[in-house]
Amino acid sequence: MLLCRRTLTKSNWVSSARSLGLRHYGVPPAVAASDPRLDKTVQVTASKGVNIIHDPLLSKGTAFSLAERERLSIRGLVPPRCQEMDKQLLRVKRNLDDCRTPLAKFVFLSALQDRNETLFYRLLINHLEELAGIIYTPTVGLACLRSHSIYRRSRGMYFSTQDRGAMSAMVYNWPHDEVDVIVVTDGSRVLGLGDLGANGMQIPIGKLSLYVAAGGIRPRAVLPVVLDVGTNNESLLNDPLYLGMGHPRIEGEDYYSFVDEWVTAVKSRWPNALIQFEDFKYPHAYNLLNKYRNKVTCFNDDIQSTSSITLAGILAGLKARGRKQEDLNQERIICVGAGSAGVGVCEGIIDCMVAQGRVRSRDEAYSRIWMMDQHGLLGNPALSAEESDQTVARKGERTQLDERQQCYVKADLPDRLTLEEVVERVKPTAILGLTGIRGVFSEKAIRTMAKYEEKPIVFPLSNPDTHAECTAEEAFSWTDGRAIFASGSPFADVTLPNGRIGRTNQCNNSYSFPGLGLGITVSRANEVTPTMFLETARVIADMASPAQLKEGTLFPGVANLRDVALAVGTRVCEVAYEEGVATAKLKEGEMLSEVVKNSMFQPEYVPLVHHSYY
Ligand SMILES: NC(=O)C1=CN([C@@H]2O[C@H](COP(=O)(O)OP(=O)(O)OC[C@H]3O[C@@H](n4cnc5c(N)ncnc54)[C@H](O)[C@@H]3O)[C@@H](O)[C@H]2O)C=CC1
Ligand SMILES: CC(=O)C(=O)O
Ligand SMILES: [Mg+2]
Repeated sequence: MLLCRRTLTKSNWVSSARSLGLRHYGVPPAVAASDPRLDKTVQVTASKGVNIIHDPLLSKGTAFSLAERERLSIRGLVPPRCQEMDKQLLRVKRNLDDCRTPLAKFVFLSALQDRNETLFYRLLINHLEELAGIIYTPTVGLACLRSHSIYRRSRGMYFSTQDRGAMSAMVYNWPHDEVDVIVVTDGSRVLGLGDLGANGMQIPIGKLSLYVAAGGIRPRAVLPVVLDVGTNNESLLNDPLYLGMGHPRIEGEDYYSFVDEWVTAVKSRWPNALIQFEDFKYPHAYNLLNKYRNKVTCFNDDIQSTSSITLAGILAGLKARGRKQEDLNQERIICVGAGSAGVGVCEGIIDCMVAQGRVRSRDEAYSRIWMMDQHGLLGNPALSAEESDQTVARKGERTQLDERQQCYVKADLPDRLTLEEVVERVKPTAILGLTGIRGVFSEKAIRTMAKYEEKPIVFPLSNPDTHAECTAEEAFSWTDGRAIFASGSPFADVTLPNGRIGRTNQCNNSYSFPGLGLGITVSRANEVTPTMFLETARVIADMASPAQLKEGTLFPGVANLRDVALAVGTRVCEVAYEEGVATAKLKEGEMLSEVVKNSMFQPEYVPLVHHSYY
């Protein structure tokens, strides 16, 4: 990867490719090479004619020059006027703006991505704030729900229960040798929308679009994957248009051996690729992470990169209150939601308290967090029996807490207290929502919190926006405009009754995973370490200026995700070298920040050259 932006001649490409261990299967890759005749970086490809026009990685639509049309045998196959990217951008933006609904915009952008990725990414980068809400949360949630109805064209790879025994061969059906990042889901918990089976494919596609647009990973080096192990979603199973396997989810050993076959297959073809596990339900998410974290380069987005950005939000929130980041151990945090994201986020907070050295033990750090699930507080059942509270009886059975959740059980409080009861007793300074359930933050709970804390941190983090634990308006209204607010999906700023603006922030792992992937890819880290997530949080927490913090802005806006990814990527890369997990060799005198910056993909048309050798 360190070599990939270097200008390569054809001959040194081959030797570099060999030294990088790259091999060719099927259709060989187009590569960047320097062509002495053009004295400019060119892309050499074995494709020709109409295949070029229909290849989204190579197509330029109307922007092929006359010489190129001649060279590539496409003369006459596109309209005569050569129109450069600026005009194309005008056209696509106008057409996009004509789409009436967010879902129509999503379909339009998918179609653009399928015909011309360079133009798609230029448009996306130019309008990141506006379009992230379409290709990513919240609209991607709607697209997942409707995926089987709006299906147009395949993107990514599906591995289903009918593919057992064939996966090692199937991976060679993918047309690219170079894969840097794979985002894989089994669709079992898509955002807060539950089990959406194979419809979950839109999530890896959306995440990887941000990997490219923000993290600068090359479009040809990303691979979205769905592991279709069935679905328990009855309405999908009964829908004749559903495109996934029509049986209930496989579970237990059957499930884990299926995933294992996939991991083995992927690593056999792309040993250096980073695997991001995405939207796997609890406890599969943790079980898979623990099984593979020391064997392959991987992380779980919902557990780990969510923890980075949420920790960053809390640390920045402390500064917004005029406190120091090291005061984290003084916080009293309620985390509503004890699943992958809730437990993952809290582990990140605990790691940070321990790293800051302001708690005597990990147990002391646990004592600063009160965790709740759908049955209420994780507390002491013996005490709830004494209180004989009616609400306790109402809440149904709770399955056995596992060892990760057990750490948060509060021996001094009755089990299953309601949120309002916990808030009254704990007087929290911060509340995090990771439940996937709209309205879990009640007015009473937030108003009570605001009685005790001047600037309460209120983070309804569930996605999409329709599943947020409260809205921005609610949070500001219930705290008399004093909340420090961040949500998983975007909410508009709120005009408060006194004319002041209640600033909203988006606290989403889209701030952390692109930079993590960039740093891991550039360093070719063979392990993703806990320090990388902690440092990601530190980098992001320090990005807002004092003036921004004062008015409640915690992070740079989504429009700046590329800058965030560069800063995070550089630090993650440094950590990889510091911790000895980087395998890419640095050249003498090379500045890491420059290497990372120069490795980032820029959506620009480069001259295309046909060469049958490739
Ligand atoms: N902002 C971000 O970057 C991210 C947000 N999330 C969001 O977090 C949510 C949860 O994700 P996971 O933890 O993976 O799901 P999960 O299914 O593993 O966990 C959900 C948890 O919420 C609890 N819960 C459900 N209803 C509740 C209620 N009424 N009151 C209190 N607790 C309740 C469940 O008992 C469970 O512990 C999703 O909506 C997802 O979109 C997840 C990852 C990143
Ligand atoms: C953002 C994300 O990863 C989620 O909601 O699952
Ligand atoms: Mg997710």
